Amino acid sequence: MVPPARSGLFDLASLGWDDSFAAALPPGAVPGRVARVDRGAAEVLAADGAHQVRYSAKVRRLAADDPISLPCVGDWAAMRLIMPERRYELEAVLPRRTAFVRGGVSRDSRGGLSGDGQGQVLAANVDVVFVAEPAVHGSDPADLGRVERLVVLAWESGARPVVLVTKADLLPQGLDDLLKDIGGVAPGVDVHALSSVRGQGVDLVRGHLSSSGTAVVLGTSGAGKSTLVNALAGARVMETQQVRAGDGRGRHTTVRRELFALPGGGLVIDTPGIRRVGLYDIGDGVDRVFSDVEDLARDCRFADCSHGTEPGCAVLAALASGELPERRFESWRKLQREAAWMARRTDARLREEEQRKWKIIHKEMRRSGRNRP
Ligand SMILES: Nc1nc2c(ncn2[C@@H]2O[C@H](COP(=O)(O)OP(=O)(O)OP(=O)(O)O)[C@@H](O)[C@H]2O)c(=O)[nH]1
Ligand SMILES: [Zn+2]
Repeated sequence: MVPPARSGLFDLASLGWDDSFAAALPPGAVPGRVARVDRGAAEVLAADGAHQVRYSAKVRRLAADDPISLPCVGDWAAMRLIMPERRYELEAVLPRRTAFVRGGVSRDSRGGLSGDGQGQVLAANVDVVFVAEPAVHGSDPADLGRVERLVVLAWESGARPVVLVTKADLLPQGLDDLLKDIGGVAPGVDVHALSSVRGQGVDLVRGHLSSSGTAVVLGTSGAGKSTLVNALAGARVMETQQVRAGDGRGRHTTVRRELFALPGGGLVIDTPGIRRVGLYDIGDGVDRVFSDVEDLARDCRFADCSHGTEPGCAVLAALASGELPERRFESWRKLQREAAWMARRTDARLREEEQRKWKIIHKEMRRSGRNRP
């Protein structure tokens, strides 16, 4: 009765399925995890194999109003068998536990995600975010601002960040200081040194990923993300830069799953979108990453202190005493400005959307008024 599977069977639990997802499954529906999406269809891994499934009319209708409702990699999908074709259709996306969202989206009062018609979900139900920052990047040192930024994004997705200082073998001296500095810019976050080429730290990384947990690796190009994933997988599941440079072909010429299981347990999501994530969608995660600066700011004499020239400014005092590094102060200001800009942009879009709705309603009212006998 079931459609032919394109590959072997899948154990739902090791794909991350659990009781709370099960409780959200509509009666009679078949669960599966989205491993890749392509315009209007998804590859879904289910107990009876991998299936290429199209979206139901309802899913498409919802998405027209709100793109963030569209299925994305990592989603748990409810599928229904369509007769007589005997193929599955994707009928609903189960509520997401965490989500990486690009573009003007905020959490609503119920803690859910609400879009403003422009958002796009890059990955869903991610448990752990590995922030990869190279100890040495070409001729540049590690970039603390970049770490801050990616940790903010990780917190905002709802997942737990872990910072990995990659290519630790390239920095024989000063590694401990770097780890300390990074600990300072990411309070409450585990920081580990890693050398994928030497196989150092890889087990620690594995330890952060439970047997059914889902991870993404964020980091600048060349940070060693693919090398890490290959080390975790114990096989070349991702092309590293050298391989790409060697064959001279484009990066994403082959169609491949964007969610895959590691042999030792756990899953990794890797998509072009997730690889590019970084410079937008900064919001309340800023407070968490800069909790030390926020604490200082609470001690300013004026509640609305701009930390510019005001008397009794605790932030300026900490800067002067060296307690607060200049660099950290600057990146706090920068990310705050961005968060404020994002908020304004979202507000403007919501206002526009509201106006558009009312225009339609008024037009409807006028029309029905005219048509009344
Ligand atoms: N010395 C050293 N080199 C490493 C390590 N990990 C990765 N590299 C090298 O760094 C280069 C980039 O590694 P990738 O894994 O392709 O980096 P990436 O983050 O996936 O890069 P993009 O695909 O561009 O995002 C490759 O030449 C790797 O061999 C490490 O632990 N130590
Ligand atoms: Zn102040």
